[in-house]
Amino acid sequence: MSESAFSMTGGRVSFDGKPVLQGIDLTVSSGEVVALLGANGSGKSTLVRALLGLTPLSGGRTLLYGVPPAKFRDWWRIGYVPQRLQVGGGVPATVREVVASGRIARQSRLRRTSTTDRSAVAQALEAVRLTGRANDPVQSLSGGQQQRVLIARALAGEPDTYVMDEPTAGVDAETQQLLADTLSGLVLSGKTVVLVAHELGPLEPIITRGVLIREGRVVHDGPPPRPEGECARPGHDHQHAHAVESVAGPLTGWQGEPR
Ligand SMILES: Nc1ncnc2c1ncn2[C@@H]1O[C@H](COP(=O)(O)OP(=O)(O)OP(=O)(O)O)[C@@H](O)[C@H]1O
Repeated sequence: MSESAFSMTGGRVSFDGKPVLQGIDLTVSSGEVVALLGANGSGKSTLVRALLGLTPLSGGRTLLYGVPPAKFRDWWRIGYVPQRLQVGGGVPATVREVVASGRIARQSRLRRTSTTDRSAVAQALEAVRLTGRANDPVQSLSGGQQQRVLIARALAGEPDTYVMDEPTAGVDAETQQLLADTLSGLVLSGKTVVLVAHELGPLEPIITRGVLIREGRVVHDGPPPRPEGECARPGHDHQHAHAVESVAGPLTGWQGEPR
């Protein structure tokens, strides 16, 4: 059996007494590419943060590579791309510095930055086409470019598992394709990916599993949904799983509010 990157059982989170995750069971095995889908406010980001131990559970349990988050030490194995860039305290940081921070979990306190570190940072910058902006303050970049910096930071750490919260939000079509191509290569090399998305777009071909969250519960876990337009295309034969889904209806409204 393959190793589980994440394993949550009966996961519950409440904010100010309001339940946001209401008993989530979710195991992600190595090599899977899982899309977390659902309407605004359904609990996707909270689930991602709870899987990483950033938001504590009020019930149930969750494991990272078989270990509770509080005891997990191999943080280099996880590359997290949050929804937005947060460079604390207004400290000016260059694009290269932010990307290089993705190597920290791999570095020992006794070892200085090595050639391997520098090369991983250079490759990550190139992968998101930001080499030319490496010395610019990150705050001077557009929102979409800052998103690319966050992706590069995760890539630089060369983790086993990527966790990306809406990596394509506010990112132009060309960059979405760039991300899809980059992720395809990582997936081929056996990496695990969990990502939150509203629209899969160019990422759709690499997704192996779609998990639909509604009001803090998993209401579908299985084949990823196909874009609605695809079924209207001439020659599209309903061989894939959503022919069943349209009967059961679990994916109704997955791109937006439940209908
Ligand atoms: N730190 C917090 N404190 C209080 N409430 C929170 C907090 N984080 C999230 N929530 C609430 O939990 C619910 C789920 O939020 P979450 O961000 O997980 O949803 P989401 O599915 O990721 O939404 P979106 O698609 O808009 O990003 C929302 O009602 C939100 O207001």
